[in-house]
Amino acid sequence: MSSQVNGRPTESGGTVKDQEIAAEQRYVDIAYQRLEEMRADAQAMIREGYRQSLAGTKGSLVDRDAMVHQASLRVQALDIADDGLVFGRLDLTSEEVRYIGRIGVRTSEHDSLVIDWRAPAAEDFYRATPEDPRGVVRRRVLHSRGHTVVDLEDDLLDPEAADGMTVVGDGAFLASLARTREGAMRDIVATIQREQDEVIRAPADGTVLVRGAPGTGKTAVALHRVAYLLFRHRRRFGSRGVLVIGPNRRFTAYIERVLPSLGEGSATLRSLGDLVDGGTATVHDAPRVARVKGADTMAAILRRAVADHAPGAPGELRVVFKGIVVALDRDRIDRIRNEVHRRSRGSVNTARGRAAEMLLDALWARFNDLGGPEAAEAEEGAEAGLWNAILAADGLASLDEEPARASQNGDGDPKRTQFETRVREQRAFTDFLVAWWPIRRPLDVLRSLGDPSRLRRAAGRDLDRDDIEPLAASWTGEDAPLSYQDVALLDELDALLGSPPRPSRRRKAPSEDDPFVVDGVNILTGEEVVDDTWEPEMQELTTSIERLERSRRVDDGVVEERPEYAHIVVDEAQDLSPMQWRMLGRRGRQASWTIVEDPAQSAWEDLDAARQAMEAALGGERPSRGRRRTRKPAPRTRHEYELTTNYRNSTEIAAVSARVLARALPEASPARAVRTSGIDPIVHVVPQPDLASAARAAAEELLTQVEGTIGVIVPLPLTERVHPDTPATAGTAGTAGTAPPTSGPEGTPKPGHAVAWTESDLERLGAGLPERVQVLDVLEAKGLEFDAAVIVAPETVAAQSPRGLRVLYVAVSRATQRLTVLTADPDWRAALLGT
Ligand SMILES: Nc1ncnc2c1ncn2[C@@H]1O[C@H](COP(=O)(O)OP(=O)(O)OP(=O)(O)O)[C@@H](O)[C@H]1O
Repeated sequence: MSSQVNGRPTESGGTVKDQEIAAEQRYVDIAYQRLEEMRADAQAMIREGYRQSLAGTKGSLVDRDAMVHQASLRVQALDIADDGLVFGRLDLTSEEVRYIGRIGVRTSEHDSLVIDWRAPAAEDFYRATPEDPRGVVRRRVLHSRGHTVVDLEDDLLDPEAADGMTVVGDGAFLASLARTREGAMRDIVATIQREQDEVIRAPADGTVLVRGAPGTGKTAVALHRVAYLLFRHRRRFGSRGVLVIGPNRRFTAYIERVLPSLGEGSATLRSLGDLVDGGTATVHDAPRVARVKGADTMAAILRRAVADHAPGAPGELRVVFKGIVVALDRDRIDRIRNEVHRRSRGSVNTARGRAAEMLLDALWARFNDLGGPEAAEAEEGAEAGLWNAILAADGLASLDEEPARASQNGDGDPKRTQFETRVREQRAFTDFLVAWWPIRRPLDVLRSLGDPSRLRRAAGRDLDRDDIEPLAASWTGEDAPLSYQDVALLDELDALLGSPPRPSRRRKAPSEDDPFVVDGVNILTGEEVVDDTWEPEMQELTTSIERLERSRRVDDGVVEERPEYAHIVVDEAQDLSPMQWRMLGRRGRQASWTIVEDPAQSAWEDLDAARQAMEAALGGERPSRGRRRTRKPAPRTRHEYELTTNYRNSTEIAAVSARVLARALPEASPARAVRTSGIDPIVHVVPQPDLASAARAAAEELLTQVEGTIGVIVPLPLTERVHPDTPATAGTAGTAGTAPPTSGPEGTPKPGHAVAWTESDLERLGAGLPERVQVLDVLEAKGLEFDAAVIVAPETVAAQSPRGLRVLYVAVSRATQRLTVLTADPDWRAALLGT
C-alpha cells in the first residue's frame, strides 16, 4: 500500500514530506556535482582550443574553431541547466528509478544520472496516466529554487504496484498555473501534459497542425517542440535552421526567453513585422486597408508596378552616330521595357545588361531605317576628305580608316559592331540607361505606389476605385511608417526585383577606359568594381554562428541573402494574410512546418483565401520569383492535433470569453478551464467621455490587487494609418457605442458609432503608470497574457471590422486572475456577464 502523507510528522522530526525532499536533495546534489565536473571539462577544452591556435597553421585554426565552438555551446547549455536541473522522477514497476531534467547528465562511468526531458526514456514522464500507466507507478515533480528542492508533488499512476511507496502532493500544479505573470513566458518542461507532449514529439516531417482555444498552451507547446526537434535532429535542423514566427514584436519579446531557458539559442525568432531585413513594421493598417494589402491579388499588382517605368525615367533616347541622330520614342522604349520584364522576372535588377542589348538592337534597326550605313559612309567620307586636305596642307599624314573594333557582335557585321561600340561609349546612352533602368529597391517601389495614378496603373481591374486613395495614402511620404502587411509586400517585391548584383572581387584595378564603369560601378550590371587584393587569410577565430550572422548582413536596406529554413513554426497562424503566407512559403520551400492556430481568434476575413495560400506555402508550391508557372510537389504528410484544456484563465474569466465566443462563432466550443479563483470578472458601464479616466482608475486599482502584469486593452487606435471602417470619434469624446449582436454569427455587428482611440489617448492613459501596466491595442494583445486585464469599449472593438467579435474574444481571454471590462453600453454588460 502507498500512503498520502504530506504533513505527517515523523519520529526523526520534520514531516514525511520534508524527509522526501531531503532525500531528493541528496540525489540532486550529486547531479549538480557532476554538472560542475562537466563544466570544468568543457572549459578545459576551450583553453586547449586556444592553445592549439598558438601553433598557427591553418589546419589548427580550423580545429580550434570547431573545438572552441562546440565547447562554448556545451558550457552555455550547462549554465542554462543550472537552474532547476532535475525536475522529475519516475518509479517504474521494474523498480527502476529515472530522474528527468533539463539536460542529460551521466557519471564519469557513463551511467545515467539525469535523463534529458527530450530523450525517448523521458517520454513516460509526460505520457503516463492512471488509465495508461506505461509501467510507471509514481510520477514525482520536483520544484526547485536554484539548486534547492523546495517542494514535491506526486501522481500515483498504478496503486496496485505502489506497495510501501510514499505519495506526497497537494495540487501544486494547479496552484502553479495561478502564479504571478512577470511579463515573459516561461518554459513548462516540468508540467507538460500528455496531449501537449504528443504535439511536442510529433513526427519531424511534413506538417503538424495544432489547434486549440486561448490558453491551451499552443505557443508553449510549439516552442518546446522546437527544442525537441533541435535536440533529436540536431544535424538536420541545427544546420539548416528553424524559424519561429509570431504576430508582432511585443509577442516575440514575450516568448523570447523560453527557448534559451531550454538551452536552445539557435532558432531564429521573428515577428511578421521584422522578417524582412531593411523594412520593419511599426503600425497595423486599418482593417479595410489590411484586407486589400493582404489579398493575393496584390502579387499581380506588384508585378505590374515593377514593370511600370521607374519614377523619373526619361521618355526618349537620342544618340548620334557619325553625324546622324538616332532616336527611340516613348512608345518604342515602353515596348522594349515590357519585353525585358517579360524575359527577366525575378531578376529585374540584374537585367540592365539585357535592357542595354535590346536598346542597341532597336537603335541599330532605327539607324538602318534612316538609311544609316550609306548615309554614314557619305558623311564620314566627306569629313575625312576635309581633314585630310587640311593635314596634307600642314605636311602631315592623312587620317587612317577607322580600324574595326576587335570585338564583333554575333552577326559578325563589323559596321554594326562599330555602331554599337560608339553608341555604348556615349554619355547620352549610359545616362539614359541608368535613369531608365535603375537598380530598384523594394521600399522605393512600394513608396512609388503612394502616387495614386501609378497605383491605378498597377492595379488594373484588381482594386476597387474606393481603395486606391487610402492605399496610396498609406505609402505616401519618405517617413510613412511601414505596416505589418507592407512587410509582406516588400518581400514580394524583393522576390520580383531580385537582389542587386554583389560587388565582384577582382584582383586587377578597374579598367579606367571601360565606358561602363562610372564612379566605380559597372552601370550595365550594377556591379561595384573594386580593386581588391583580398587574400583568404584566417585572422580571427569565427564560429559558424558568427559566419551565418555575417552572411545575412544587410547592405543599403537590401536583403543580402534570404535564407531558407529546415523547419518553420507559425504561431497565431489564423491571422496570416495570403501575402504573408507567400512570404513564409519562400522561406520554407523544403521545410517541415508546425502551424499553430485558433480559427475562432482570426482577425483575417477571407479565411478561404488564406487557407489556399497556406496550402501553397506548405506544399512548397509557389510562383517561383514572381513567375506564373508553379511547381507542385507531392503533398506532404499532415498530423493534426487539438488541445482542449485552458491553462490560462480562471473558470470565471473563461465563462466571459465563452459568451463572446458563442456570439463570434456559435458552432465553436470553448476549452475546459481547470482553475477556479473565486474572483468574478467586473463589467462597469461608463459614459463614453469617461472611458479613458475609468480605464486608468481600473488599472490603478488592479495594481493593488495583483503582483504581476496588467494589460489595458483598447480598440485599434485612430491614426493616419488606421482607418476604421465605421464612423468614429475620438476616444474621449464619442457618443453611442455599437450594441452587441443579440444572436447569430459574427460579421453582423449593428451599425452605430464606434469609438476609436488616438495614439495620444493611449499615451495619456499609460502616462506615469508603473512598467507592469501595459496599454496596448487589441491586435498587439495577440498571444499575450496578464495577471489582470482591463478591456476598454468592447462595443468599439466589435465594430471596428467584420471580424471584430473574434478580436474581442482574443482580448477577453488574456487575463489569468482578474478581468475588468469598461463599456458605455449597458447591453454589453448584460451580454458579457450573461445576465
Ligand atoms: N502544461 C502546462 N503547465 C504549466 N503551464 C502551462 C501548461 N500549458 C500551458 N501553460 C501556461 O498557460 C498559459 C497559456 O499558454 P499559451 O500562451 O501557450 O496558450 P495559447 O494556446 O498559445 O494561447 P493563445 O491562443 O491565447 O495565444 C501560459 O502561461 C503557459 O505557460
